[in-house]
Amino acid sequence: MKPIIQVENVSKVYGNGTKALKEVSFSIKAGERVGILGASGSGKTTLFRLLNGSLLPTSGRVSVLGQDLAELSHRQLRQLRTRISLVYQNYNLIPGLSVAHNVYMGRLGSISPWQVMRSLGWLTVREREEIQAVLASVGLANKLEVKASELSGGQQQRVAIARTILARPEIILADEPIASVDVHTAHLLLNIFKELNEKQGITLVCNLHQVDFALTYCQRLLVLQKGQLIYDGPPEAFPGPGRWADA
Ligand SMILES: Nc1ncnc2c1ncn2[C@@H]1O[C@H](COP(=O)(O)OP(=O)(O)OP(=O)(O)O)[C@@H](O)[C@H]1O
Repeated sequence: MKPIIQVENVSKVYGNGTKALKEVSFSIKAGERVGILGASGSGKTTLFRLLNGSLLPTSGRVSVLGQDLAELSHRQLRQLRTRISLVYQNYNLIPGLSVAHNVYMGRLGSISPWQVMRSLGWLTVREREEIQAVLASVGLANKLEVKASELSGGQQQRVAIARTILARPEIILADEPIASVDVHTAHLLLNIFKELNEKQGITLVCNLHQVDFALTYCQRLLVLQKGQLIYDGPPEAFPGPGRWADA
């Protein structure tokens, strides 16, 4: 099977000379559930931004869904992003909009500008039913009309995941999605991701700080240390955080 994500000899040097990634290579197959681990400053966010095309490598190649990201026009990149969903630590919701409208934003990119304008006024019965169903799947069935700003952090992250589900992506890229929530909510969120991966076959690539969660929820770990990939393998064989925690 062809890889869905391929990173070949990728290095990233920022304008101030910081070498954030050094000759990193790996490939991910469709349906994998991968955790990226590493201490603060090891290059996780840089790698996340390279995978979503918001940053280009200084050298090397990043291909997602068979396309070299450096060769895409803005329009082609926008099109490719309709097949990828991004989940961030800070949820990226529109606070003044209802939960229903925030979830509907998952459709942006795959609907016409007219539909976007119309949906900001009202949602059709069918759209509301779809949104209701995805909200139910993340345990927020009764929050349709509530403003996003009135929810707790964990609830906002669940809305962000519901938005992701509605977008029906092939890949979910999540950057520290549990960084701002308590332990109970972290388990709840990672279980939702696990189910999406197992039941819908969505490829999941998740930046995580916490080793315990990565060991529990990921099938494969990529561990970064000072910009280098020092481990790529199953959680069972992971030698432990001692190797990178003080990096
Ligand atoms: N825009 C930038 N300009 C210059 N240096 C940067 C920039 N972004 C990140 N860096 C540096 O690149 C290195 C990797 O940073 P990155 O944010 O990728 O690490 P991280 O593993 O995500 O860290 P954290 O877990 O703290 O978010 C760090 O030394 C950081 O200071």
